[in-house]
Amino acid sequence: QPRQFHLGMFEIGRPLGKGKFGRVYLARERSSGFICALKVLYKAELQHGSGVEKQVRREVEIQSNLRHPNILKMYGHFHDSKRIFLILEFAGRGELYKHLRKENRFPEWKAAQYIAQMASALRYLHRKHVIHRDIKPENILVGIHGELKISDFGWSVHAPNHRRTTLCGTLDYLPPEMVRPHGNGNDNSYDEKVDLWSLGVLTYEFLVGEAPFEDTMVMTHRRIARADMTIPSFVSPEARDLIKKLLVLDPAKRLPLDAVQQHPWIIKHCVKGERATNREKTKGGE
Ligand SMILES: CC[C@@H](NC(=O)c1cc2[nH]nc(NC(=O)c3ccc(N4CCN(C)CC4)cc3)c2s1)c1ccccc1
Repeated sequence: QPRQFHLGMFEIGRPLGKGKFGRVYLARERSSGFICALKVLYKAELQHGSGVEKQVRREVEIQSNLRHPNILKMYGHFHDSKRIFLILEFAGRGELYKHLRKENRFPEWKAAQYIAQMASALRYLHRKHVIHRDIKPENILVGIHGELKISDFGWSVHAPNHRRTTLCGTLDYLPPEMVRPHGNGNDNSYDEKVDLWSLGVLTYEFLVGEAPFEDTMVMTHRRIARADMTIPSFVSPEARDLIKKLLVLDPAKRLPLDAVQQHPWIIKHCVKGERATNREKTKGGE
């Protein structure tokens, strides 16, 4: 039986970050000393009746029932007259996009390990018919052992789905069937395969340091709709092969997640062998 939480149960620490609607703070549950992250959303800011309130409800409903090492846990939630509080797992190394900006781009062995973790998390989500729909570095956190944690399920839905809330923010990660709804012939419904496209965009951005279709709004739209991207020559042939098998216009032709996990580029860098572990040590274990 989930326990009833209230603000008095927590000591609030430093602000950790902020999103579009609200902030997140380091927090400690007084009786147990358990460290967590407390996300505070102001009801006033979640314009009543707009899509956002429903998104928060869906975020709670979906994320509370997920258990996977690469998905940020939600332990509970509560609210007072003005605010909604989400009790989240604390990810000790912060936001992935800041690491990516600082390092400019990741070495292939690190990118491959990250993509393997994302594929594992997405397989878990898709088995539960949950589509994340917003896979991008800004929504991924890094745990204390360097493992990735998908966060911010505000945009996730149960598959198949017909989008109703207007998208805003970067188009970079959206698949053709979401930027050009009528392109897939039938109504603008789509399924889990949108996350396969985003996984391809993520692979590209980890290795190149920028998104494949980054351009002006109009051009990004057009380039996504045509899967028009160039992969720089410094990207290995194996990584190039995986990117090209995910960034495919026809959702049905995108590489399925189990095949992603068996892809030569992933196997080459992720087989937990002597070599892989040694290399991690030489790389300063980051
Ligand atoms: C992804 C945005 C989303 N964030 C969460 O839900 C978030 C949930 C959650 N759990 N743990 C976090 N950890 C951190 O934010 C963090 C940041 C910096 C850290 N430092 C480590 C040491 N280093 C030297 C400096 C940095 C460590 C942890 C965050 S963010 C959000 C959405 C809406 C409103 C607020 C927040």
